Amino acid sequence: MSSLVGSSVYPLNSRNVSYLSTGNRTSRKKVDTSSIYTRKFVCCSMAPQNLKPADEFRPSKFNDSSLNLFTEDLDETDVLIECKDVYKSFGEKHILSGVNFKIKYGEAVGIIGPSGTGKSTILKIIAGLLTPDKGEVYIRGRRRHGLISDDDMSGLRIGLVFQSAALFDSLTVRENVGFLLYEHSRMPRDKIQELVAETLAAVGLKDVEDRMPSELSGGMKKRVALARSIINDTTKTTIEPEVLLYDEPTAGLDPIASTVVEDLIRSVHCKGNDALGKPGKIASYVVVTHQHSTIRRAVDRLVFLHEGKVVWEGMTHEFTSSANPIVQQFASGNLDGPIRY
Ligand SMILES: Nc1ncnc2c1ncn2[C@@H]1O[C@H](COP(=O)(O)OP(=O)(O)OP(=O)(O)O)[C@@H](O)[C@H]1O
Repeated sequence: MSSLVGSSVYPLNSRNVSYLSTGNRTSRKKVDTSSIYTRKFVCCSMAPQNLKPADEFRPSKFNDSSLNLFTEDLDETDVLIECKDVYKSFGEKHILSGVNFKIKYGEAVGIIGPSGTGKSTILKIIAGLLTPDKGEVYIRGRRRHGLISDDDMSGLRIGLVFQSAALFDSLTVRENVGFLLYEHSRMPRDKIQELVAETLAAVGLKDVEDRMPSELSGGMKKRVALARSIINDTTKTTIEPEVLLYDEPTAGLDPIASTVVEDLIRSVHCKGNDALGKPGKIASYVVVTHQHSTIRRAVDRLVFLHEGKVVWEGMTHEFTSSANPIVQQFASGNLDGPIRY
């Protein structure tokens, strides 16, 4: 699927057209959202009701390096997302056949596995873009029913960062990054403008607010899209934990550009520091990737999907030394082994 330049999943209207009024233009802009139509369903960008403040929710045991230890006896209150026996078919094609895994608060998890094994599909199910045929997805312990809509908040902000930038071509960088806030918050325009500049600075961009996407390099577009994913309504009294789902963020990038993106992913995580030196705001993230550099650099724990099931889970450093023949074959790229193409 697309590159880091993704964008969070927006609470768009059910039409394919949205109108953006930024207050600093003489007319409202008509934005064709059909190219990102799936985002209208996802939405976890509006603050859900009855949320605990993030600090109250944050498990104290995860304030240190124990974050990197995944154990079966984890405290269930630490779990942000759980996939329980998830099945998904497309027509006659059975893609997911009982997927089980949990994502804890503070985790940086990679989903890996052979092509066509359903990695992007499970990401879309978590994001609410697809519904499972069978099985359940729990978000902070609450079962998700169907697709997410603006009225069915999950209690957790979830953003899906598409592989492609998916920026609105007809909007400036400022309007792209502030889109959600212009559309769905009561924040004053000047405050949004300030927040957009601050969020862009957090991903290492300055003085680009008035540019159009066509005036940006590929790497800059990725940063703008990431800024759009992490911008938050600061007037809300509750700050909910946020999860970002990245679908192949480094696909098609050269090794150095990949490193930049991998570091950016780390920098906006709560355990990292953004370009302004402030702690990142993303509680947990999941990266679907094929890239070895991304596996090594951007995630701490891996979930290996094969033939519709999780066949291995472990820490990143355990990946290359695993005795599991499926993992061994995948790590070495060997043609011989249980994975057949
Ligand atoms: N909406 C859809 N309709 C029909 N088939 C689909 C749909 N989405 C995915 N598939 C099929 O499901 C299978 C799994 O797709 P998915 O993109 O989840 O795999 P993946 O593991 O992410 O693959 P890759 O690593 O190659 O990106 C593929 O065979 C794909 O063609």
